This record gives sequence, structure tokens and C-alpha cells, in this order.
Amino acid sequence: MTDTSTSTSTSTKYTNRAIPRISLRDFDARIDTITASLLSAAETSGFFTLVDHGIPTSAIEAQFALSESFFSQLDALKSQVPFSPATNTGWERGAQIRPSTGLPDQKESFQMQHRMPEGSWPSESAIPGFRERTLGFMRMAQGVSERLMVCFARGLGFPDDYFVRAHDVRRDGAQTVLRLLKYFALDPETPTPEGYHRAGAHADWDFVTLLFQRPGQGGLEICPGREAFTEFGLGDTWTAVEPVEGEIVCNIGDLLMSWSDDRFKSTFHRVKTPTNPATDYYGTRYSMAYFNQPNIDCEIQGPLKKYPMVTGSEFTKAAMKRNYEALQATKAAMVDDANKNLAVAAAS
Ligand SMILES: O=C(O)CCC(=O)C(=O)O
Ligand SMILES: [Fe+2]
Repeated sequence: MTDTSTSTSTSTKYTNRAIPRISLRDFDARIDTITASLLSAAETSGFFTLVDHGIPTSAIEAQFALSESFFSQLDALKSQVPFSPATNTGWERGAQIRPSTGLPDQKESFQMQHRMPEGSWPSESAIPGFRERTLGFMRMAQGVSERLMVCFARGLGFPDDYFVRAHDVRRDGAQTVLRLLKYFALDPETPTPEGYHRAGAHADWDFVTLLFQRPGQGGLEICPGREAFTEFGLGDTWTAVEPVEGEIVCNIGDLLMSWSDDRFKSTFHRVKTPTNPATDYYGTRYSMAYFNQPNIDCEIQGPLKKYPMVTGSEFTKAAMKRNYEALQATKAAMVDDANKNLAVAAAS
């Protein structure tokens, strides 16, 4: 499938890659087999999907229904729980700008930690049960994440509970979040405006991300190979990851890449901007991402000590700084381009 649309300046190349599908059935009895499959996926594409993970499909759909209730509230209510960079929680719309595009993702999101002050949650009267049910869902996602952490610890020669202790969501200084996402519907009859992005290409900063998609609401695409880093994945070869009911799509983040001395790959991915009515999904798209972030005081260093030891809070700060600097560079290049175009226009 090649996107020949004219409404985006880069034409996208696609290739079919098999995304490993890993079953967590009989986890304790099959842990060696599961570990081998996870390590192989982590060392190659950095992406895999999980089945038999123990989170019922009905629980995933119930959480999507809560997400829809949240986003359908009036802005006046959502803005009572605004995004706070200090805690990395809350509601925002059209605010996240990826260094790959220099322009905001066209979406809204609501991000939550396991432990947040009362006022950070939508009120009980606005969405009854939201807080308790969402926390229940987050505990299930944490349970799945911890099983992956045990396998990755074994693969790297650390004690089984090594990564689990570094991502303890019951402690002060936990940074793990669940992000509910809503991408806006577009009109297939109207060409998608230049510069419109659902989610620009990026790699995640976290340890491992668990992504829940809704069947029929596709758009996630991956671009394995860290060589894509120089261009933030632009112009490279992409593979669509179709949503399948009940499956969890997982990707390695920059933290686990660094903690494994670059053995495990943090892969570029994006949510495709619909440009081709014959192939792309134009409707409202909901997804949910569970980002496993390190406790602020944990110490991060791979077994080969390729990188200096940093704490969880230092790692997050450095990731934010790198992102900010890359974004400034993109914006400066965009201004440069605009000025060059103006000069060309003036001279002609
Ligand atoms: O919505 C999606 O499918 C992907 C979201 C994502 O990659 C992110 O928020 O980091
Ligand atoms: Fe992501």
C-alpha cells in the first residue's frame, strides 16, 4: 500500500512486517518461552502484541466507554482538571507538539497517575464511578506490565523484581500514567489540510507502553530501526498495526532501550493522518496508552554500563530537554523555510 495523496508533502512508503503476537497464557509455567519471545521482539522491531494477558475484552471496552464519557463533557468541566507539566497529568487539547512535525497533534487527551489528589479526577457527579473503575483498569495494566518487567529483567540478568521495584506505583514519586486519547473526526469529502497531524512520528520515553486500540479505529503505524532517528521517522518505511479486539499493542520505550545498553529497540511510531478515503479511517479515534515510567528515585544503568547511571527523575528531565531542543530546531527550520519561500516569491 503506497499513499499517493497530494495533501502531505512527503509520500509515505509502506511495507508488511510481521508484528510478533505473544501469548501470556500460563505465565508462570511458560515464563522461559514467553521471555524468549519478548526478547526477540524487543531486539528487532521493538513492537509486539499481547494476547491471553488476562484483561477481559469487556474491561477494555468499559474503559473506552468511560473515556468517551470523559471527552463528551463540556470544556468547562474538562478544564477543571487541566494538564499540569509538573505532575504530567490532566486534560489537554491540541497542545502536544512533536519535534517531527513542529505542529500540534490534532487530539485531546486525559492523563492520570495511580495516586493523584482528589481534585485531579473528574467529579463523581460528572461521571459516576470514573475514578474507581479507571483505577481498577490501571491496576490490570500494571499487572500485565509487571509480568513483562520480570521477563525483561531475566533477559538482562537482573533479579526478577528489579524493574518491578523501579516502577512501584504505590510509592510517592511514581510517574506511570494512563493516557486516554481522542483524535478528531475528519471529513473524507474534504482534502486534509496541509500540516494536519493525528500524532506525529515519535518514540516513547518510557520503559514499555501498553496501547489499547478499538477495532475499526485504525491508524497506528510503526517504523522500526533506530536509523530513522535522524529524521524522526519521516520519509521512512511504515507498517500499519491494525487494531484487533482484546489485543494489547506494546512498544519498547527509550528508557528500556537505554537500560538495556541499546539491546532493545525503542521504535518510531505515529497515528496516520487520514488522507486517502479509500484506505484511511476518518472517524473519531479513541485509544488508551499505559506508559510505564520509572520512580523518580530509582537508579538506571544497563548491565554493560554503556551510559552513566541516572535517576528516574534525571532520565525524565533529560528526555523532556531533548524533546524541547529538537522541537526548537524544527521550529527554527520551519521559519527558515518560510523566509526562503518569501525571498523566492519577492525575487520572482
Ligand atoms: O493513539 C495511538 O494509537 C498512539 C498514541 C501514542 O503513540 C502516544 O500517545 O505516545
Ligand atoms: Fe507513542
